[in-house]
Amino acid sequence: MTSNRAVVTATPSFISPILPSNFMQEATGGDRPLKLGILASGSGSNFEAIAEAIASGELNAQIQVVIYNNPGAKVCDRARRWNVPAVFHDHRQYKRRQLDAQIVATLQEYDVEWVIMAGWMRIVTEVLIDQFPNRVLNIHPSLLPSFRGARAVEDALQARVKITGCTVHIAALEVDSGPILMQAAVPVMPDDTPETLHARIQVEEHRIYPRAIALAAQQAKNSP
Ligand SMILES: Nc1nc2c(c(=O)[nH]1)N[C@@H](CN(C=O)c1ccc(C(=O)N[C@@H](CCC(=O)O)C(=O)O)cc1)CN2
Ligand SMILES: NCC(=O)N[C@@H]1O[C@H](COP(=O)([O-])[O-])[C@@H](O)[C@H]1O
Repeated sequence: MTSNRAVVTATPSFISPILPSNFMQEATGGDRPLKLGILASGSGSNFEAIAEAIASGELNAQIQVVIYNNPGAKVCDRARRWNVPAVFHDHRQYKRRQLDAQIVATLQEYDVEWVIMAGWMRIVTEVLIDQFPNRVLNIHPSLLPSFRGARAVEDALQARVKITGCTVHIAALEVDSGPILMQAAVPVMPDDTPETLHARIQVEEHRIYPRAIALAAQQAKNSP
């Protein structure tokens, strides 16, 4: 089975008020950067928000690799601009666990410690989760446990809720059910479309994801 690997390298929120102002520096150990692997299927705006948080010094981390599963995914262009290696694994070429085994091999090749799903639209299995226990994070465009699944924004509109938002959680085998790290709420406007509501949610996603990564690292550091 040939892997459709394409390695591309080239050139370049709702924090809880109880956290101290220097939380981000403290949270990420203040010293050795976190080694992140990003899984993304599409646009990659959350990848870019994390890259920007690192560049600004808000998050003490480095992105070792971006893994994507759709040919032509815009995240690949964004990775190139940020000088981050991007590796393509075509999910259509593998069964679910085989895909995860390919992903694990790439993550290990790039010395990744934290797996950041950022618009990763494939359900992952124990093949990946067991290799990174409590270190696979996901961002979801609703206030979990409401509106689990791949159509959370549309489902919120259909339910006519007045408030929705986004959630960063630790991924568990059961989809969108792992421990919640951080959430942010946004209003639903009467004339919202899925696009306008998603755009409002993504402003908050980009704000909280870097902070949630730092929080997860702090919690892991404090609980041996
Ligand atoms: N084991 C887990 N895997 C994933 C989780 C998780 O919490 N546990 N989060 C999802 C992200 N996600 C919602 O946040 C999500 C993504 C995709 C799907 C889904 O039904 N995917 C289909 C394929 C859809 C497609 O390719 O367009 C599938 O995998 O068969 C549900 C939820 C990421 N993975
Ligand atoms: N169920 C998973 C899901 O819907 N995830 C969502 O995909 C988008 C990816 O955007 P991005 O590619 O611009 O980061 C994000 O809004 C994320 O919450």
